[in-house]
Amino acid sequence: MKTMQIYAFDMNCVGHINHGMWTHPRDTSSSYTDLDYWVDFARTAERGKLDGIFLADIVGVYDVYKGSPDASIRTAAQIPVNDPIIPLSAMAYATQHLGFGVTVNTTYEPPFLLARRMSTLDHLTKGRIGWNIVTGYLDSAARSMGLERQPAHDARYDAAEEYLEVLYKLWEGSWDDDAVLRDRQGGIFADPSKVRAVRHEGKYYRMDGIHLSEPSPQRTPLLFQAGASARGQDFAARHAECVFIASPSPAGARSTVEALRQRAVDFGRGADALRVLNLITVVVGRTEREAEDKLADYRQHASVEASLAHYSSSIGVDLSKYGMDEPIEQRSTNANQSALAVVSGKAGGKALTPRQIIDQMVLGSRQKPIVGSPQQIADHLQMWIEEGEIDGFNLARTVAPESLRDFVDLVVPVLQERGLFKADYAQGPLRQKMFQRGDGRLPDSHPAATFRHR
Ligand SMILES: Cc1cc2nc3c(=O)[nH]c(=O)nc-3n(C[C@H](O)[C@H](O)[C@H](O)COP(=O)(O)O)c2cc1C
Repeated sequence: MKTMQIYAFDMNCVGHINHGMWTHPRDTSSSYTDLDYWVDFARTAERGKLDGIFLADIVGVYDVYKGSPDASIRTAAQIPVNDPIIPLSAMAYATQHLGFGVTVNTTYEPPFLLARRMSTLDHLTKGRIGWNIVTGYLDSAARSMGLERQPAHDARYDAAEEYLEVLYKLWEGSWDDDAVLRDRQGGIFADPSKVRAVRHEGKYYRMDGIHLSEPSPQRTPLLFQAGASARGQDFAARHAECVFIASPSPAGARSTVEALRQRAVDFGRGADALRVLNLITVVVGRTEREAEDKLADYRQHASVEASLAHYSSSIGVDLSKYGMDEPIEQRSTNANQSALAVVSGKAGGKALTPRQIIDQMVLGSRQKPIVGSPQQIADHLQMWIEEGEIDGFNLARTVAPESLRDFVDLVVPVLQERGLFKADYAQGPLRQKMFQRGDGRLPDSHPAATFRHR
């Protein structure tokens, strides 16, 4: 039986995915501006031997619903949202093994600056950094950056391909491994013949410069990605090492996983080059009854308004314009195409109505939570791993920090007893831990390896 990987999914904001939970009397997510909140979160995750923390991010506001950001602002639907990178070094300092996947958007920032930020984090965390590559789906973000609207869906991915090429050149090729000598007697810190400028002239980016950081433990951070459209999957299969999906069923997950692995094989990377984690929400009690009571309690705090605001911006369709029982038949927007395909029936099944979407929003999110005793939750996760052929989970929060503590204290020991989850951390950088092989650097079969200096 293979062991599963588990990440705690969060965001540097109050309302993340299960909207409205911040109004619960025991929820502390409105302390997200306090570093202690993040350090406590990281320590809890490491106490539970979780593989890492995965931080989402957006650089715009949800303003499609009713053509206004008011609903999002009122309900804290991912606004206010702080920078996800800043708390990481404190969390890393308070932990030893925990990995960190952090989301940074490629559309609005030159690759040169991102390259240095990631290298800095990889140094400071001793190789525990992963990057979730996103291209964005919000026109509000584009307007904030001085554009009229965001680039077209596939063009965003085209630009991101080139963005990665520039980064690979910087991370993998600018400095040789033996460039840094730290030779005090000779007075030579680094050998200039082993450091070179990256010169790039492409369709979207131009640059001529030396990477500012010396080689870090992983060089290229572990690469996460979550695109699910055909173009998104193509991008993921080419570049990602870990793909984050949000499948509602093991069968759906399985076909996504099979398609991704086949694409990775087509790109010469091998079926084992990818790990896939599914988004999951868990409500656990010491008994089934306690879990059901907890769900009923949490449910009173779920915000339908926040959820509709989030959903409308995700799919680029103003859900307030539809009657409660009117099917959402708009099949194309410039936002998240895979999420829209599910709602509009393009992915199979019938188009959903706003009422059906709201019914799905048990805890203010579009995902039904798994509810039960620790044994029932473990059974469920095991079934997902076996039938969905996934490698693990990204665990969304409900009432924070209670939901993570409950998972760590109640579910993790059962998974460990069954041999489904590690009893302790492996050594080495995050990439080495994830694949249980190598030294933390990208394998030669990854496209980045072609930019190494020979
Ligand atoms: C579970 C999950 C989490 C995501 N997290 C983020 C995020 O934090 N920031 C972001 O800009 N996009 C995020 N996305 C959006 C994806 O990066 C991508 O833009 C989206 O899935 C649309 O891709 P597609 O059009 O290829 O389907 C997430 C997507 C999924 C499925």
